[in-house]
Amino acid sequence: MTTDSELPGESLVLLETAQLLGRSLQPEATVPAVLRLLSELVGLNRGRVVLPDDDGQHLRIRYSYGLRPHERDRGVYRLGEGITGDVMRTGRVCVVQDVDAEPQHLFRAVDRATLPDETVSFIAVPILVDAMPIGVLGCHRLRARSRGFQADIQLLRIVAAMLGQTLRIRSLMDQRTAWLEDQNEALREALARQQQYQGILGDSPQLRSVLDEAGRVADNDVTVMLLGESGTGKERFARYIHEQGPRAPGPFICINCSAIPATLLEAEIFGHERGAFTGAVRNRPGKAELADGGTLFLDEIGDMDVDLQAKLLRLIQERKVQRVGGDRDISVDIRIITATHRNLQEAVNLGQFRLDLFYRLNVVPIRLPPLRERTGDVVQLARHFLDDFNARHHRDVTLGPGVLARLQSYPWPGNIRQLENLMERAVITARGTTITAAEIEHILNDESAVSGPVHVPPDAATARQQNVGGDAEPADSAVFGRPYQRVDPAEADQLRSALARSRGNKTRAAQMLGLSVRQFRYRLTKLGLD
Ligand SMILES: Nc1ncnc2c1ncn2[C@@H]1O[C@H](COP(=O)(O)OP(=O)(O)OP(=O)(O)O)[C@@H](O)[C@H]1O
Repeated sequence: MTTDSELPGESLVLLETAQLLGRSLQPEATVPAVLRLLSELVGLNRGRVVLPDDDGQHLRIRYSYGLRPHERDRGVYRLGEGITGDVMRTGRVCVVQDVDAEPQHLFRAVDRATLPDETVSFIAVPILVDAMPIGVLGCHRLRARSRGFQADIQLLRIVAAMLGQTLRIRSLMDQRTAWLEDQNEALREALARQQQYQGILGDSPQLRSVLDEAGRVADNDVTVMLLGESGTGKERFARYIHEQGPRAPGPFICINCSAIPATLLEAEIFGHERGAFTGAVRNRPGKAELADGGTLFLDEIGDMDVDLQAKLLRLIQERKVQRVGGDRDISVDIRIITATHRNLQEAVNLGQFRLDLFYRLNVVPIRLPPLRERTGDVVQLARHFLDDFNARHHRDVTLGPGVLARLQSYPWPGNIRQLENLMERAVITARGTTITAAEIEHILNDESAVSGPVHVPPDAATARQQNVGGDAEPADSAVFGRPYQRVDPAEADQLRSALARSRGNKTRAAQMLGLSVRQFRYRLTKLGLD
């Protein structure tokens, strides 16, 4: 059997080159080692691999063997310049029998004085990938040797092909790594932004400005009123203000004033003493007490009964509560944030809301823009909900052509919640691996049947455009038809009965009512049934 050391030089070069390149994908380590084999085993000296610079304007010696650092650094060629430039341009092999007799041989890297006195030749072969030159492999040799030039050319072409594969894989890896690093950076930034803003997504100037306002009031206990249509994120913002302020370690307690019947709301907020009313079998603290040290968020404050408004005023002025059926004042240290989709000034004018309470609550009003006024955020929100529901429902669907454009042009009467519900439905019901524009259209048609037609009178649309300056009245929800699927207290019985029929199984109960489980749970929470 032949051992490696008995192989002819060129076979040994090829064998060891293959082994070297198989061991590592680091050209800085492997290419000079291959050039060294060429020099030591077959006398092809001062090997160099020349590759284009990133600017694409110059060729530069990247890897070499037998060149000193300053010689390697001098090896820079313009495109088409000298033998190297010519091989790169034409993709053809070039053999210079006598470097002293060839004006194209530039002695750019190596001075003539450093070469042997004898006649020196230079061979340059292209490094081809998919028949295109991506670089040049060049070597010197003494002309007077027993090995023919043809044998050297053959050997160099094979080695160049092997180097080409290594360089190609390396370049693909570099591209891929750079892409992943970019992605990673973008994700890290997005995550940091999300964490900074408690998952409040959106880059539109409208949202940024509201986040700014909310950030500025977070630090003190000033009473904030969040104004905005249903689903614009009022609760999300209330939580954000709480989390950004000094009360963050304390509780955030939420009550939806429209979801609880007026008769029960008082006890819900202020608590009750045992025997205060039928069913009050024990003392129970109200949500205002439970929020002690934290924030009490009163959602849909505009729906609060006028009698109860007087008690709320006292709570705000004195920070004291008296439980229903009790006669003792209990001090509470709370911040109050309220929210409403109603025009409270109008409610005051109609005698439905106390003016003094309005002033107390309206210390800092913050208006949350409806989604149609910040269509710039739709894409980011849609992608976020897509990822979220894909993960939750173990699906992997993507958005087809035209979907994002359609989502951006839709007026979203139900705002972000509607977009969220739509994406969930689209993810669950998508027939293929892509959500098509037709599927989205189908869901939107269904939705508008439920939430009522969206009327945007021509003059309202123009008015909105003229209001870009920002000092106009907020768009009233009345302008856009009835609010999108607000949770109606009358639904409570329906939900209870569905739960009873499904023996507490929420998935089945949701199915019976034609709701998604999330929508069902949302209603339970809003109505205080969970
Ligand atoms: N900027 C946002 N980024 C991501 N999700 C959001 C954003 N704003 C709102 N959401 C999501 O949209 C849904 C509706 O938000 P939220 O309940 O805060 O609205 P709302 O104005 O309080 O609605 P309602 O008046 O009907 O109670 C929630 O699931 C919330 O997590």
